[in-house]
Amino acid sequence: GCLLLLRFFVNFPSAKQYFSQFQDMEEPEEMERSSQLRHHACRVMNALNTVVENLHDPEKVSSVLAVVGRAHAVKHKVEPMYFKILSGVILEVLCEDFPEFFTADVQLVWSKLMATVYWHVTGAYTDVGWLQVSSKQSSPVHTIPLPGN
Ligand code: HEM
Repeated sequence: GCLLLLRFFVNFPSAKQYFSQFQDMEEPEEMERSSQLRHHACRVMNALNTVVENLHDPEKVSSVLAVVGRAHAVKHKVEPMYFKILSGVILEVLCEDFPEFFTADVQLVWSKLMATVYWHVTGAYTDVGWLQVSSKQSSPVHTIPLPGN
């Protein structure tokens, strides 16, 4: 979790603006020591773990992610595009760190998983009036183009 978030904040420094403790930090080593970063890493991984463990239960998946989306929209006021960016970073790091496990099929299902996360999270943003409702957003995006497609 920490490695994912470190990559995210190093490559997309504007995402640090939401975190009072390390928004002005530049050095990854310093950021890594931030309890706020480590805490958020645990929260992200726990939420993803709950989603994976409940893939058989769509209502649970949607309620967990609705809570996440609502908190980020209303409480933390995070621009929703950062969820898409973080999804890309998660896929990138998992592919790099587990090359033997992350075959093309596994990459595809993880892309679908992260697209589902994004769809539910942005659905919550729409519900609280942040995003415009668009007919193109009426169903989950089931595939994210892989490099080369
Ligand atoms: C899959 C993606 C993510 C998950 C599962 C996730 C999960 C969580 C959870 C469970 C919390 C605690 C909720 C609460 O305060 O009620 C939280 C807090 C927070 N999240 Fe996220 N998050 C994600 C992505 C992001 C992104 C992309 C940003 C901003 C760039 C962000 C910024 C924050 C901030 C600022 C807090 C409050 C931190 C604090 O109070 O110390 N999150 N996140």
